[in-house]
Amino acid sequence: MTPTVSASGLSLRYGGTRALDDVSLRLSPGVTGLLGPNGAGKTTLLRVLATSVPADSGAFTVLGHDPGTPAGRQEARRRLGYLPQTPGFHPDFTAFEFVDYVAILKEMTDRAVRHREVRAVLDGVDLSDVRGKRVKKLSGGMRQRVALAAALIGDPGFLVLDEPTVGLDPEQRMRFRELIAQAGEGRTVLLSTHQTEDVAMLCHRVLVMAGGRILFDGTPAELTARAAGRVWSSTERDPGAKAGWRTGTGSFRNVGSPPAGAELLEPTLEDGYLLTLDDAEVPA
Ligand SMILES: Nc1ncnc2c1ncn2[C@@H]1O[C@H](COP(=O)(O)OP(=O)(O)OP(=O)(O)O)[C@@H](O)[C@H]1O
Repeated sequence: MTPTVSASGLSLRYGGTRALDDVSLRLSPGVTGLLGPNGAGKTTLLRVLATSVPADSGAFTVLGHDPGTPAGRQEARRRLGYLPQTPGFHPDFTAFEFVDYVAILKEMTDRAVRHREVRAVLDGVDLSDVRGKRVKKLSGGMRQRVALAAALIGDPGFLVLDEPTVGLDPEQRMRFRELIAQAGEGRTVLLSTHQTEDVAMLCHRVLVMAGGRILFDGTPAELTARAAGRVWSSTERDPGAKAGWRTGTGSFRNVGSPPAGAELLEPTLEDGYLLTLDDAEVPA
């Protein structure tokens, strides 16, 4: 499949910190998850791809446009939606006013057309009933949906979501997952998250980052398979395990290198993720 977003050799330093170190990737329609420990470089990568900060070196294209040139940057920006880690809401704006403001920034000049679209995106994230409420009065889950609506304005082909489910309760997270899955139909979505379940349930592909580099690029099933034969059960904590804990059933679940004859357990995507970091000697 032809990639919709393609990057090669992206590097970016903040003083002595190498936040991005020679990152190359190719994204296609559907939801791609981006996992990595704190400080891995996920937000930096998303900011670069959302054209919010320039990389020191490397290049990328968004739906055929090169943000390295002023004209290409403008075209790329018209085609992307970005939900940053901390959306900059003006607290006194209503949900409608905030999304409308983003629509104005996206150069939607015809007021009637713009207002129609603002109502449609708010409707799409189930916020029609509260569109006149001030953002500061909304719950955390509703605020995140306002931010998603703002990212979806103008029907962007590339959607960048930075930890959108953080701080949401399980019910809100489930609802948000539904919306992300819908957004990923026919659209390229890059989703940064610490929730391995989000990746297992939503993504057709997953990238694991640490120290500014991509350590893994494949399907969620391939990431899970990295832990095959490396998760086992025992009655006591196995001293050879990288991690081990007593489960609700009373037996220990160990992750690492099992002893001969160990009772192997089905691995999860989280096991595959943690072992990928461990194999690369990155603290999780
Ligand atoms: N504006 C900045 N100035 C200086 N250093 C920065 C800046 N932004 C990020 N960094 C550093 O760059 C590295 C990558 O940070 P980044 O925020 O991209 O990681 P992350 O994977 O998104 O982390 P988290 O999961 O905690 O959000 C970190 O070491 C961070 O401290």
